Amino acid sequence: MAQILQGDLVAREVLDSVSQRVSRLSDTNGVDACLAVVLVGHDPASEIYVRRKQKAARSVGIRSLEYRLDEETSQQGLLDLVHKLNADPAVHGILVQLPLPSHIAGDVILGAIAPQKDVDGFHPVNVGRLSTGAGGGLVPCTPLGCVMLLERVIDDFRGLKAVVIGKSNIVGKPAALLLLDRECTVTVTHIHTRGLPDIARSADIIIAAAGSPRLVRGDWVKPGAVVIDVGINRIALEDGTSAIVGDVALDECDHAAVITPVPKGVGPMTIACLLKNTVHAAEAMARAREPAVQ
Ligand SMILES: Nc1nc(=O)c2c([nH]1)NC[C@@H]1CN(c3ccc(C(=O)N[C@@H](CCC(=O)O)C(=O)O)cc3)C=[N+]21
Repeated sequence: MAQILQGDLVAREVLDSVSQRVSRLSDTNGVDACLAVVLVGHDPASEIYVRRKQKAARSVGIRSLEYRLDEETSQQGLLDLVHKLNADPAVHGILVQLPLPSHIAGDVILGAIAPQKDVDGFHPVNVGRLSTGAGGGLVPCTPLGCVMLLERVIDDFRGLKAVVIGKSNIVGKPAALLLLDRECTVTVTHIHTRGLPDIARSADIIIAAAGSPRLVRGDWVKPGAVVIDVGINRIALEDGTSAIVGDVALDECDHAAVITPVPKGVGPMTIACLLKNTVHAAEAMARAREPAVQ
């Protein structure tokens, strides 16, 4: 039987450590870590995620501000809010929930967020730091969560073959960079990749982030591989209800060494890493303000 790696349990540990850092920052520097979450429109999935983020923020003592703008908000209106949050010294992290309505250019908005407050790690400066290995940047939450899960079960990444399925800026690309940084041999693939099952079968590590329900079948997985399932797909069932399934057919993967479930896998780690990034940003800002205080 494959070990089921419960992301929700690991996330709890990450949150405990975040909580301690939040308290320390408050006690020693008088700084209350604060995350601003911006939601444009009323996408039901986004509403659920934003609520989860805020609940988790509260649970670790991070103040969370919510800004809801209606669907028709102009790009300039959203930019004005981002600029206001950039300038507010009480705000340490800014998250603009994606996807944005089609009349707003996401790259313009993400590029307007102050890099030191960019807790999603999507600003070009943070993307650049990750890709050059410069360090010191904020790292996107989902790939960071994936690697933290991998680190629970893999001691030495050097030379391992990692296959990333999915090439998004949010997951696939940064996940590939993080694994490359750990000296894995990384293959980035996507739904148009030819011979994908064979490529997947060669992997010691699979990161499935294609957004395609049960894309990765049991015979794509090498015995003893470690499989991280990033997919969250809502599918309709025959009885008229719906269910959440991942990008991996978990029930076919008994021969894997380790596999993450959906739900309670990568999702909770994403939120934990968002709050970890927020306290990190708050600590860095406190240090910059009071260089003598550690
Ligand atoms: N700027 C921005 N940053 C994001 O990080 C971001 C975003 N936009 N837009 C949407 C995606 C999606 N995302 C998730 C976060 C938590 C769960 C999560 O906690 N999922 C639970 C519940 C799943 C369920 O039941 O729906 C689980 O997997 O156990 C899932 C998905 C963050 N995203």
